[in-house]
Formats: sequence, structure tokens, C-alpha cells
Amino acid sequence: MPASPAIELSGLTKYYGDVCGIEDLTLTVDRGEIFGFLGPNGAGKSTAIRTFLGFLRPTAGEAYLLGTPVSDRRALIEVKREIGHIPGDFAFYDSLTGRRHLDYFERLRGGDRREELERLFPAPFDRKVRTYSRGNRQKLAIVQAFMHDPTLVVMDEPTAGLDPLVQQTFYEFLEAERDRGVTTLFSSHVLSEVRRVCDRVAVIRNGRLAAVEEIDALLRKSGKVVRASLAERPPVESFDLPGVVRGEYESGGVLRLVVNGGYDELLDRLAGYTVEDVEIREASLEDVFMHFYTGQDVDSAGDGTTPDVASVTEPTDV
Ligand SMILES: Nc1ncnc2c1ncn2[C@@H]1O[C@H](COP(=O)(O)OP(=O)(O)OP(=O)(O)O)[C@@H](O)[C@H]1O
Repeated sequence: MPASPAIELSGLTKYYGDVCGIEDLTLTVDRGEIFGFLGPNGAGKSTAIRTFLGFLRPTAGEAYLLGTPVSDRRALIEVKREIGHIPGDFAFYDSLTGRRHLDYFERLRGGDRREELERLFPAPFDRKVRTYSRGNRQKLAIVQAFMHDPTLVVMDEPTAGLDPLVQQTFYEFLEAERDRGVTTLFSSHVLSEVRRVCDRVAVIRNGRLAAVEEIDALLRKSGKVVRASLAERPPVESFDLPGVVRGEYESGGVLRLVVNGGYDELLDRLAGYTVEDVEIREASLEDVFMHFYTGQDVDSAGDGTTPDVASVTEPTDV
């Protein structure tokens, strides 16, 4: 029998009273994936993680971890032995040293890989956590999440506070874990890191799933960014063409268009002006995000429905 998915969400919904945390999340994370949960502040990433790990009771729906329904509390205790977790707000005991924390987690769940991880993510383990920088707290959180050699690790913004070198070590570590068959899911609003390391990504917007995509497909779908310096400064609405999903003038006066097909029309239109310079490049994940966060009803399945350039608004903070 094939192994059950690492994570399965079925209509998972969580309301805090009247406030929507997440609504009707349905998705599957396969074994051995590095899966990204992307969304701006307040999108529902933490709520999703805390609900599918069983820390919050869902308002509706069900989650399965390694095939076990989270609502089965007894089975959940068992399956948690195979799971590692980095919460967004790790509640360390400030007056204890890092080492004492790790001793505690080792007694609780095991620590076969503790030494290896302490070497990989060194922190001042003999100092009290009170004195730790944000990065050192994160390193301690990483060591505790992986040291019992879990099958699945779920992390809420794990790289927050890590310096670039340690981030790099962390990404390489995740890739090596994937090669061993370990599944990791992490939330982020740092798009470059998701692009760098994830196999697939769920984009979450206002508590709902906006898309689940392979990273490559997401970037392909996002099309190209065309930056053009024009001698004239035609209104951005002049480029309200099929395939142009977003348009604006940058502060330096360069016209910037996110284009997804329909290049002929755009080139024809540009040819009507004096083009002093033009650059066409792959859209970044930031540009992709703008599709999802313009506040327009961009089709979540990405079937090409696009808002008019003129009505495209500034993206929210991602
Ligand atoms: N304990 C709570 N009580 C009431 N509302 C909450 C609570 N926790 C979260 N929310 C609300 O649920 C929604 C989703 O929040 P959540 O923290 O899950 O988002 P997030 O994507 O993790 O954001 P961030 O990146 O800022 O951590 C927000 O509207 C938030 O205000």
C-alpha cells in the first residue's frame, strides 16, 4: 500500500469567533516534498499550521498527519513522535540554557541527531536563552525540531532572524532531508527563499487557498516583466492589452509591465512610441504575488483571467 500523504487538509476551517482565520483549505503535501506556505501578514498561515497540528480545534473540516486524523487525539499523540515543529512564537524558558531545553526535548522525544545539528546550527547553548539573539533562538528551535529524526517537520517562518549564511546552511539541510525522504513544510513571506528551496507552494490569501503550484509552474504562469523607457509618457492605460496583467510607472519614470502572453500586441503598441531602452526578464515571485494580492478577483486556478491594467492597484505588503 502506498504511504499516506504527509499532510492532507480537507475543508479545514478555523474561525476565531467572527474572525476568519482560514476557510475551506483543501490540499495534499506528498512525502519527501519541501512545501512552502506563502502569504502576507494575517493571511492565515499560522492559523493553518496550528490547526492542522491539532493545537487549535477546527471550526470545520479535518486534517491528516501521516495518515492520522488530527481529531483522533490519542492517535495524534502517537503520530507526533514522528513530527517536528517550529512554532512562530517559540515559548522558551528564558532562565534556562539552550542545553537544558535540548535535554528536555531529548528526554521527551529522543535526540539521535542532536550532536550533528548542534554542530550545523551552533548557538551559545550554555547560556541562558534570555541572552539569545533572535537568530540564536531560531537555531535552538531548528535543533529541537529535527533532533529526533522526524518524518515530517512543520515550521512557521523558520528563517526569521537567521543571517544569510545560516539561512543557506538551513536550505541545504532541508534539501538533504528531502533526499532522505523527510517532508518539510514552512511558512514564509520571503519569496526568494521559497523560490530557492521549495518544490511546491500554497499561496494563501485572506484565509483561503489562492493557488497550489509547483514553483516552476508558478513562475511560468507569471510570465515576463517588461521595463521600457519611453521618450513620451503615455498613460499606463495605453497598455491595457490582453496579457498585460499589471502596469505602472516606476519612480524613475520607467514603464513596468507584467505580461503573460499577448506579446505581439504589446510590441506593436510600444512601437508607436520612442523606445529608448527596453528590458524583458522572467517575472520574480514578487511579481507572481502581485497577481494574487492586487485585490482583484484574479482566478485562483490561473486560467488566464486577468484584471485590467487600469484597475490594478498597488500590492499589499508581502
Ligand atoms: N487568537 C486569535 N484571535 C483572533 N483572531 C486571530 C487570532 N489569531 C489570528 N487571528 C486572525 O486570523 C487571521 C489569520 O492570522 P494568522 O496569524 O494565521 O496569519 P499569518 O498568515 O500567520 O500572519 P503572520 O505572517 O503575520 O504570522 C488574521 O485576521 C488574524 O488577525
